[in-house]
Amino acid sequence: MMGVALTIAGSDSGGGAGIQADLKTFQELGVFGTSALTAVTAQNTLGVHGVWPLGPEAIRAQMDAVFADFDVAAAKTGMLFSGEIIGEVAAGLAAAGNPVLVVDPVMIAKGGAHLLREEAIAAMRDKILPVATVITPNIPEAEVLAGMAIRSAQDMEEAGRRLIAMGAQSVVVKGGHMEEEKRACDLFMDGRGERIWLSAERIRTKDTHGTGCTFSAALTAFLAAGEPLEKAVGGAKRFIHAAISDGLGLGGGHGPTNHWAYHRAGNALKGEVLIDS
Ligand SMILES: Nc1ncnc2c1ncn2[C@@H]1O[C@H](COP(=O)(O)OP(=O)(O)OP(=O)(O)O)[C@@H](O)[C@H]1O
Ligand SMILES: Cc1ncc(COP(=O)(O)O)c(N)n1
Repeated sequence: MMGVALTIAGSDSGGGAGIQADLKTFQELGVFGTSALTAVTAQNTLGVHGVWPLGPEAIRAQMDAVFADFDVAAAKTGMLFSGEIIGEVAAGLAAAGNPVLVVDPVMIAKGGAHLLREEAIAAMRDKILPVATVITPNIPEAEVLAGMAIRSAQDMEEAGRRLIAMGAQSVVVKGGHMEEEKRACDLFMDGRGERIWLSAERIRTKDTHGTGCTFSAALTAFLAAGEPLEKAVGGAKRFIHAAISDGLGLGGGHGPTNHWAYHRAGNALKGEVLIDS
């Protein structure tokens, strides 16, 4: 039977990030996508022009409806916006028996708009992190959650260790923001001492809107399809690398990535991404 995945995230009217990126990615990877919308954003490649969070009741009703009728093999969270929403989402996940969960701790959009309020950071740490199968912070998000500066591979490892000590089962610290590095390197770690570096050539492009959402959605899809975590993180890195490499040139700002590039590239992708344990 086809795997079912759920995304609990915000809507990006520009289609490159948020719920839209997640559902496109689920579809490309052959899993059935369901969604619980947390907020509506008026957004395009130039920036976020407005944010309207949904009431916690509406968010919970969507989650309950999906969980009551589908066997959700894996879920992910994206934009959660407030402490109140985080509390409701955590309660909804617990009521569903805490499914396999990918947490993309979305905080700030590329143009600087806050997609998570300051007051919600403690709730993210206390209520969502402990139920994460895997958490996928970028460098600034890992710095905030782990409470340290990250300037090197060793710092990425230390931040990963701290996030696991705080209750996440595993973590991918994404190195996309280490712009001085020649390669885009991400570090996967789990609580049993497994450590995998995922590395790919850094593409020179401004079209990186939604890279974090797309990476975490691909990871969720591979998990929903039954892949073990260690293989799923490699698959997600290949998916996002193909999507960034084969840009679409849409919009006047930070354009979206190409969600169907992975499919189109097929076997040509082998070797583009290095996976080192
Ligand atoms: N220029 C690039 N070339 C190749 N890979 C990249 C590039 N930028 C980001 N990546 C990869 O994309 C994935 C997402 O990483 P990133 O650190 O950009 O996440 P993010 O900050 O959450 O996304 P966003 O910047 O869209 O908010 C990671 O696998 C990262 O290594
Ligand atoms: C609704 C919504 N959710 C998330 C992001 C962050 O996107 P990313 O970090 O992948 O660029 C975004 N810009 N909009």
